Amino acid sequence: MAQIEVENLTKVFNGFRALDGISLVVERGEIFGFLGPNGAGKTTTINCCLGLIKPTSGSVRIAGMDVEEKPVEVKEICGYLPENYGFYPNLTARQNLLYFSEFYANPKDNVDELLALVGLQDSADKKVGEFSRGMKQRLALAQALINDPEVVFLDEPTNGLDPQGIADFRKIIRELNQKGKTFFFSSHILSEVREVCSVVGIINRGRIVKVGKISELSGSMEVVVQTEPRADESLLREFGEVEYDESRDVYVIKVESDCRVEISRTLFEHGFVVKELSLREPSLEKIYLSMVGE
Ligand SMILES: Nc1ncnc2c1ncn2[C@@H]1O[C@H](COP(=O)(O)OP(=O)(O)OP(=O)(O)O)[C@@H](O)[C@H]1O
Repeated sequence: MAQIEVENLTKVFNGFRALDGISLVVERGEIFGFLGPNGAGKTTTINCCLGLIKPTSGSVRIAGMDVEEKPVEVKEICGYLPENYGFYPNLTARQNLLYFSEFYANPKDNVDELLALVGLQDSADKKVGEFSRGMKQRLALAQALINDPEVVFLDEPTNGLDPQGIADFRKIIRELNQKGKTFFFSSHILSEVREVCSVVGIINRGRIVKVGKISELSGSMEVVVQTEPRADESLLREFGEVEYDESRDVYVIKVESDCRVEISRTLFEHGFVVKELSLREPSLEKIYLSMVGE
């Protein structure tokens, strides 16, 4: 079932088309990675999805509700970790979260639980003005979860986190996703998106240039084979399209899945010695750069 439906969304700022008719669907329970370079339109898309800015044309539905028709209801079920968040520096972490929880019709009594979830239980009574950037980022995640949202929008969420913070963050996202939350994860960091997201959309200059599962997007996997003596090409054709790379004296087979065991069995049965049999994983980088182009 679709949880986020963006249809032909356009946003024009003083004659500049920041979004140019984008459409995408995020299914319930998905972690959708929204990839694009700086200025591509990621934050503008999120702002339209949350009803924080009005699109020039097009529409967004969250859990079946039109964002312009039901702005309050949509905000009740959405969480948002913005790129630039603001906390009250003179209030403690706990006080900040309690304050933000009051914005919701049914404030949840879960502030300490959330602080523990993001690893800030020992800093709950510390003023946020004394927090490091990474601590504020953790607190921003807690704030995004304060209303126990069904859908969570994350805009460049690991900015300022150290490697441990990034690992903790991924773990939290995966656990919450297993409990049924849908994530819309905007980033320009490919490795991050590949680690946590099931589906990826690539946006460039206000247009969606590609959407799909990471494996689909990146094209087929390849198996590289070298045998002694050189095997007959026809033996390998049953596994996929075969090309012979003369410079390296290897066959490259485009395969649907990792079928190295079957390939090695066939070669062995025909008396060939396998010198190399490796799998080339799809590269998201390659597809991203070919789409974004600069
Ligand atoms: N309020 C605004 N007024 C005018 N132009 C805007 C406004 N907000 C965004 N833009 C422009 O729209 C384009 C898309 O901006 P947006 O913030 O959505 O990009 P982004 O993909 O989130 O980029 P980044 O990764 O740098 O945050 C940019 O060219 C930006 O300058």
